[in-house]
Amino acid sequence: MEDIQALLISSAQSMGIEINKGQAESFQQYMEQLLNWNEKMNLTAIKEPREVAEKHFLDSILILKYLKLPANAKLIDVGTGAGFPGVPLKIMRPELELTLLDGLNKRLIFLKDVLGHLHLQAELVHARAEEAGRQKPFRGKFDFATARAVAPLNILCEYCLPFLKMGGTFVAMKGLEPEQETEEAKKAIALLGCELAKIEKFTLPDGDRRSLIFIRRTEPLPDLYPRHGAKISKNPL
Ligand SMILES: C[S@@+](CC[C@H](N)C(=O)[O-])C[C@H]1O[C@@H](n2cnc3c(N)ncnc32)[C@H](O)[C@@H]1O
Repeated sequence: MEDIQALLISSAQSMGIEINKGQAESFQQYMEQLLNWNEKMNLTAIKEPREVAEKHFLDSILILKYLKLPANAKLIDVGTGAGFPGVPLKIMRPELELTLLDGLNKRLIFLKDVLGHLHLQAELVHARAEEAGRQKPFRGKFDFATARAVAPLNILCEYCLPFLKMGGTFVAMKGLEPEQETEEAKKAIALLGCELAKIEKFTLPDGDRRSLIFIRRTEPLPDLYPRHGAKISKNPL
């Protein structure tokens, strides 16, 4: 079997990220659990270890190349699914105060098991993002929010931006051409008291092209938002 730890260490290094031996071991354990649980529960369509390493783990941690995460930063991963990008970020930065949120409880049951095995702590929240975004413990409480493969950006902004403190940053992980989605989300970003900070693009070692859209809170969030779920998707801002 391919040495996944060595592969991960070298492909991360080629992208400018250092993974130490302990972190590589954690990634290997995470992968084994993911693939075992995936036989009983639909967690990921990616089943080859090399692809899990690159398309899930490496993709998730590449955020660190473009974003300084101060010690004890509070980060919420919205629609985390099987833990991406939140759990790989926690493996790389154990001091991160991580919240993993998903509307599907079975994903959180998997994540509880993974975090236990990896001796990592995170808050697990079973809720729709737009509901949690109206609740006191979550609204305006985070330095960072992340989301990958959850919704188009105009909808995603109403899910994720309510979690940000003033000055906080949302990182939306997107595909090859984020420009049109970003254009369509401009109104939502402004109405939610935020502004587009930057877009970064990179190519994974297997040739997949990805982008990161950074959006920062510059104004308070109006009371009106987030609206209820059906309104958000039927009538995006
Ligand atoms: C395609 S999966 C992506 C999971 C993970 N972020 C990844 O990149 O592999 C989308 C996830 O978002 C969750 N989700 C979608 N809309 C949501 C919402 N409004 N609130 C909370 N979770 C949501 C789904 O339950 C699912 O687990």
